Amino acid sequence: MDPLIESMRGGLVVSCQAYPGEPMRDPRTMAQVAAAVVEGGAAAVRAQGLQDVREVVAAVDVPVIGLWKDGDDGVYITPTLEHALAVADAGAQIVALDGTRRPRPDGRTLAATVAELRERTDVLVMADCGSLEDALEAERAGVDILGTTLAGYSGERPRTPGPDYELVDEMVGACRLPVMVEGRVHSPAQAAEALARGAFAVCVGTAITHPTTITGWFAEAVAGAR
Ligand SMILES: CC(=O)N[C@H](C=O)[C@@H](O)[C@H](O)[C@H](O)COP(=O)(O)O
Repeated sequence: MDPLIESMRGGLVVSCQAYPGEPMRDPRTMAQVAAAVVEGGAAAVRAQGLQDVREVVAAVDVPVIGLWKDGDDGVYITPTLEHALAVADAGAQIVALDGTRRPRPDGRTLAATVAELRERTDVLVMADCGSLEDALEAERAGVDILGTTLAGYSGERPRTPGPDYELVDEMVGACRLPVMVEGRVHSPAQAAEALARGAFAVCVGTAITHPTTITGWFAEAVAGAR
């Protein structure tokens, strides 16, 4: 296993993303958030957008998983080879890309995308999967690490309120590559549970780095108690 992937074993990865139009949508802000989560113990960070990737890479000394979201429906996480090359060029050590079996906008298969990335860069590849079938196909395509990122978003799995533990169990049981649990991990107990189920690492976004959503959880509880 690549030493950079090995460095994330049993660790917490924190996704630092702000969405279009949001107050914190600023690469400098995300770089500061990334530095803050590293101080808290993050073993790696995930960053979205080329400028965010550049500034986060400069701000932290842990691996950066970069991605480029283009659109918000269908295949939108680093959807093409060109997007992936740009993320690698921005300095990410790992590029996360859509790891589903859906057709990609540039017509390349995941395997062809990975092969070309291997030829042209030394970036590592994380496949954001939405089902066990995706994960098995991504393994065949030659990626380095699998994520449950798209479980509940690609139409193959229900959107569970918390992490999709059923899929975690399936992937841990059937895949030989490391499995990163990502998506709707909302508490420290859920993060620990993901690892107890055999996940290689766990990635938390919203519950650590999205104050608007977290505030909404508290505001709702407070309103319910009135
Ligand atoms: C489905 C999709 O587009 N997921 C994105 C992938 O980068 C992000 O919007 C998520 O915040 C990230 O996966 C972490 O998940 P959560 O925020 O639930 O902890």
